[in-house]
Amino acid sequence: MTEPLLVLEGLHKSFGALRATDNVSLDLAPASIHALIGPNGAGKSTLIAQIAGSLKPTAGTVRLLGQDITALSVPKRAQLGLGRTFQVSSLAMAFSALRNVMLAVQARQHATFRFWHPVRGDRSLIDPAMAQLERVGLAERAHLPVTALSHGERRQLELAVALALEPKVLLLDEPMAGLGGEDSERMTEVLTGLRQDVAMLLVEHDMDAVFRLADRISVLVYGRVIASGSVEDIRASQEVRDAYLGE
Ligand SMILES: Nc1ncnc2c1ncn2[C@@H]1O[C@H](COP(=O)(O)OP(=O)(O)OP(=O)(O)O)[C@@H](O)[C@H]1O
Repeated sequence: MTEPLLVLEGLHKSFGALRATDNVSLDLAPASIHALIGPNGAGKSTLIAQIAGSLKPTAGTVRLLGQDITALSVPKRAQLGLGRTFQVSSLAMAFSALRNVMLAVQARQHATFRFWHPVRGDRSLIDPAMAQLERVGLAERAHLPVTALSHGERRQLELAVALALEPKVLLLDEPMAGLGGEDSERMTEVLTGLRQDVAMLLVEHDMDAVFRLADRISVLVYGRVIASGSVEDIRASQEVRDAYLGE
């Protein structure tokens, strides 16, 4: 059996009396998408923050590629292959799409941070940055400033920026949020294409996208995983319907 890339074991996070994460164990297999669904306030963002390292669990462990990373910093986790995208845009708006990805490539290469220095001529940044833009379907928009991109294209660009750090595991926090039908269709296609190279833990409210993308789904309610299984298992589960799907 292939080893999972990411393993959560008995994760707990309390805020005072509130158990935002309650004994969560789950794993992410290579070349797969594991979706995390649940009602507002179920603890999805809290869980993602503990995996990414911005929030310290009260108890439990997070393992990445076999290594216990529970006590490691956010940058150290990123170096080891953990990537993430954010709900709130973190793009440099005045720069071109290409320049945004080049900055991420540069960070990955541990070069001196030449933020204000023109890097336009540097092929060692341009080529890998263009490759990431191609992966997300934005190559033809590379030279436009972020302000000229549609909301959907900005989400694709955020993904390219995350990919420039060459993650093995990607945490996606609501990649479909605010996207219309056509844009969310495009994002679904992009994520499908990435799956072979980057395993993804996907937090998403758009159930059509979840059902199309996920190899596995875990349902979080009041911080607890109440069900975990294939799309078919989750669709068929009465407990999930009662707690979340509202059917
Ligand atoms: N820093 C904090 N201090 C206190 N309580 C918090 C903190 N962060 C989150 N919570 C609480 O923890 C619970 C889980 O919140 P969380 O944001 O993780 O849920 P979520 O599933 O991501 O919700 P949504 O789908 O609305 O984004 C909520 O009851 C929230 O109020």
